[in-house]
Amino acid sequence: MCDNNSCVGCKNPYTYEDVEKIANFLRSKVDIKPRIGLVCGTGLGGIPALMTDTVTFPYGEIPNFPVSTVAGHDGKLIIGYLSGTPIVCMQGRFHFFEGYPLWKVVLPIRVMKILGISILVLSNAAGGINSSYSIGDIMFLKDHINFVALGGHNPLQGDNEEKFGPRFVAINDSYDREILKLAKNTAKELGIKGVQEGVYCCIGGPSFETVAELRAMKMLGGDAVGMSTVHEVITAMHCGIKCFAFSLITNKCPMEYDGKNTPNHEEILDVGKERQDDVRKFVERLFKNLAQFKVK
Ligand SMILES: O=P(O)(O)O[C@@H]1C[C@H](O)[C@@H](CO)O1
Ligand code: HPA
Repeated sequence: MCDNNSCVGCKNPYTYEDVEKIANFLRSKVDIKPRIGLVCGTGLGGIPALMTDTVTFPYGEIPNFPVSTVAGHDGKLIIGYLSGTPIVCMQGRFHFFEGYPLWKVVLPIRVMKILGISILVLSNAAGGINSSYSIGDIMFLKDHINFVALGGHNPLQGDNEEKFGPRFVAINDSYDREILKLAKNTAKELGIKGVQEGVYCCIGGPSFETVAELRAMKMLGGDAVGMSTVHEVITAMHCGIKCFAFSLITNKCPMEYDGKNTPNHEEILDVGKERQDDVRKFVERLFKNLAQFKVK
């Protein structure tokens, strides 16, 4: 194993104090104290355009931060207001398939925790497994199946940092029921069509899935599949942040051996663009409604 702290097998070398230094760098440049964190998935990078009073940090300019390498992920941390609420937004995230160890994929969540967030909203692009889903649907996550963790890769592996949370953490209640209810009401208020509630399966990527794998996911209760989000949720749960996540269903997964529905990243980006107005409307109103939300 090399010692550059970037290999998949490398142990997390960042202490609480190391993460605090990153947060302090950001605090030295901006007075806003964010209450909510937002992670924008592929094709949903237009959401920060709704923010006001922003201060933008390209990832490359934040000391000891990773950089984004995926098309559709801009690679900026933006602090400002959304619907009057102070927030910190990741315009683009890090993925396991980029070659980052999971502790690095989730580093920004710990930075956000130290900045003061108590709620995390995450979005992603995902393939629809559930046959009743259509392209363009928005699926609220009620749970997940994490094939990456089941296969032995978890962002909390390595020495535990007690200042963030305990060694062993329960994640059976990862998607906060109260925020989920609020999100459903928000979508209803706006008359947004194609809203689903389902189970997100996480694979490592970057290859998509075989038909047999997709059929297995369906049998296990999966409704959609993607390559992100759950690592960030585990890390947020570990340090006591409430989570809400949604997937934009960008393609129908190939459940049959007939060569139809072959997924590709360009189509995924296109669907993100096509649905961006509804997604923006939803996120804007959700944050307005979350302004009154009391974290228990
Ligand atoms: O960050 P997300 O999950 O939106 O990234 C997308 C969806 C898949 O994970 C990957 C392939 O399109 O990019
Ligand atoms: O079909 C998919 N599989 C995995 N990840 C994805 N992200 C968008 N669509 C997909």
